[in-house]
Amino acid sequence: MALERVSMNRVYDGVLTKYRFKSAALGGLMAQFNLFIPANASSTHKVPVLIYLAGLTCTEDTGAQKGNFIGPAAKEGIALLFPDTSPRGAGVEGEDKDWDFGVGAGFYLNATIPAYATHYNMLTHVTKELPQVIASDELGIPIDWTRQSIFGHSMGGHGALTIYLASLLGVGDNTQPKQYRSVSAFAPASNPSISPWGIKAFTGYLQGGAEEGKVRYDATELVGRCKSKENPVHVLVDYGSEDQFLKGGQLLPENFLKKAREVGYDEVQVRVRKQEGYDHSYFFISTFAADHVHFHANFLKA
Ligand SMILES: N[C@@H](CCC(=O)N[C@@H](CSC=O)C(=O)NCC(=O)O)C(=O)O
Repeated sequence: MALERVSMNRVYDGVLTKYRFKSAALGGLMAQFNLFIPANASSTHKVPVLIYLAGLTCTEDTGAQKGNFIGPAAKEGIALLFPDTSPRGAGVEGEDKDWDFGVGAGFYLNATIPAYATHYNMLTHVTKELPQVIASDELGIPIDWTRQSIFGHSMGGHGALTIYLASLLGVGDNTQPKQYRSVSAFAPASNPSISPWGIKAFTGYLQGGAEEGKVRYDATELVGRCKSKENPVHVLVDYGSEDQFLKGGQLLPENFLKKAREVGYDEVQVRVRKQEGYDHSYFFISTFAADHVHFHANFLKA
């Protein structure tokens, strides 16, 4: 399916383009995404790509417009890919009733409950379909897909961590082994199989409920299956001390950190930072955006 350009904006000497295409992973629905290509990219100089997964209620525009990522990525010569957060237009009864489930809340998993299984496959969409569709497009978009990293916020932080760790462990069939060089997250939902958001999502999307989610889509559980000597990782997590969802027990980053240390990951491999006074908003994200882009650049440009 050829990509259709929806809009183009020049930004930091590069170009941000919104595309849409008929997504097989999302049951034939039209999917949109934003892609930033830095000025230094060309057919003879393909650039690495950093994928940003946004959170609940967001679209492909939220991170692109509010994240403050493009300037640092332009400086580093890194492309940025901004997928949407769910299929749109599936018409599943109740999919738009709650802001934390259904539309805008795809949880970066592949649904197994029949009502959602046709369309709610954001895992395949992000890890397989988007790289394939962009790489094969006749436009000749100059990205080097052997150099990918991934990051995200909240539900998107959950998505980034679980996609990265599952790829590292070879869990599930949606990613190439070690498809990503590094992962980072802002206020990630780190232990969703025991948090309200995660239990609601896993119960609503997965036939096996929270138990199925625990095995495949829980960063704390996945990092607990890693062996630090066999699975070297590059992980950066930031969260705000005043984050209302942290206080509400939705994020549980302390569980992820505890498990990572238990399996032998030190501060260098798994860095988790509590940022005093910050909340869950894009004001927090944009403050530390450059840190995250430069963190990934260390590995994407190595
Ligand atoms: N509508 C909700 C608040 C929803 C919210 O805060 N969404 C976050 C992500 S939460 C987990 O993924 C977000 O990124 N919002 C977009 C933004 O621009 O801030 C409510 O009423 O509480």
